Amino acid sequence: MSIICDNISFTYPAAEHPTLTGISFDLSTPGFHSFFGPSGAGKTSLAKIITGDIGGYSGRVATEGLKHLLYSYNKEQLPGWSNVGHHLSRVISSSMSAEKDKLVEIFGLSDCIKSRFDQLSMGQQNRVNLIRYLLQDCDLLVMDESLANVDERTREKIILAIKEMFPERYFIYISHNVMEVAKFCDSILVFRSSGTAQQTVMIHGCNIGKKEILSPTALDATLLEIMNAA
Ligand SMILES: Nc1ncnc2c1ncn2[C@@H]1O[C@H](COP(=O)(O)OP(=O)(O)OP(=O)(O)O)[C@@H](O)[C@H]1O
Repeated sequence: MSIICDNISFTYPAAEHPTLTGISFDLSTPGFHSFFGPSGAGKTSLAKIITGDIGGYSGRVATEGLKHLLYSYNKEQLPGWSNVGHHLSRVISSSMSAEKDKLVEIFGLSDCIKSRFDQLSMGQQNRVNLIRYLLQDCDLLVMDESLANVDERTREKIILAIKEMFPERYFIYISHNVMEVAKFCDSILVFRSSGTAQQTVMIHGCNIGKKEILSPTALDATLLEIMNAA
């Protein structure tokens, strides 16, 4: 299983300038990978090209061995009229019920399971929405700022749990949190400031898992590499 992007360029219809220019990289191991960089740099656009939600680009995308590719993002709204528990039970297969309960607990949502979606905070809504996607049958899940508005400690707990529970799955984690990306991601595609000749640079992150000790030296080196690339 792998994700290969070869010389991807893309311009939105009617846009004056291209959003993506000659982007190439490959991901050949499952796990957490990241798109990182300035707002408006093209991270979402590239992720949607990979999942097939955007066409009309040039270059080649090959997602060998990956059948189901899903894009998820924060701010997605679920119906306000049903309670969160009922909604999750409706959209998640009953065979995944144990996993659903486990995620609800780890994600810190046990107290809101009987609330209506529109009564939740933004961070709670984002976590509910993420559970919905995590328990679909997929080989790649794009998490586009999916943990926005969630406090740092809970986010770390969630990322470590996802890595442990879905070791065979690819994740593309789009985030503006440099520390999180450096700590938890394997490959980090850094989008550079506009005007640089090469739009992206690939960097290896520390990719720590549960119970792994993070070396401060390795983290500093990764952070430095990201900053130098950006
Ligand atoms: N549907 C669209 N039509 C035209 N231009 C678009 C469209 N969607 C995005 N763009 C433009 O493409 C560029 C890249 O947008 P994109 O959402 O991919 O960036 P991003 O790196 O994900 O940004 P952010 O970190 O703010 O989410 C931006 O300049 C944006 O205005």
